Amino acid sequence: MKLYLYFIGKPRDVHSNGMAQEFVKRASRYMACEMREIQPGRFDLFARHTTARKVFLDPAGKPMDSQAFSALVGKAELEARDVVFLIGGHDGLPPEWKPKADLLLSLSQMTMPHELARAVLAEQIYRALTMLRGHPYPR
Ligand SMILES: C[S@@+](CC[C@H](N)C(=O)[O-])C[C@H]1O[C@@H](n2cnc3c(N)ncnc32)[C@H](O)[C@@H]1O
Repeated sequence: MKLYLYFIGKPRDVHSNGMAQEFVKRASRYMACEMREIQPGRFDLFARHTTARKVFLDPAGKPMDSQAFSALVGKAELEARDVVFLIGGHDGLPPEWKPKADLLLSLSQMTMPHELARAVLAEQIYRALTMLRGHPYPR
């Protein structure tokens, strides 16, 4: 199985992706992970990932603590099911995609810039994997 972190829109500052990239690199020690920018008009996420669990990031989505998020990743691993995470751009998620998500996930009720949401998501993925593997990081 594999975790995909898709995001819409280039970071304003090339360095702003650094933290997310670092956590994706660390998470890749435990599970295959890929982070990349997509353009909804040119990328058919639903045709590309027919069976994956689609988790779209939305401030108004479901709040989850790190334990529950770790359980979500662990369940996908048991089911050998890919998970696609999607972070919207300046204008949020594509409106026609939003209803097709399996889960809308909130990182906080506050809206953050997409670069920051990317870093928080990548860190939570790393945290979830270290929790599942019994690594001391999440203490
Ligand atoms: C700048 S925000 C978009 C704001 C847009 N006006 C909206 O209402 O969605 C860019 C993206 O970052 C992600 N994001 C920002 N804050 C978030 C939060 N608290 N929880 C989950 N995702 C968040 C979402 O994927 C969002 O589409």
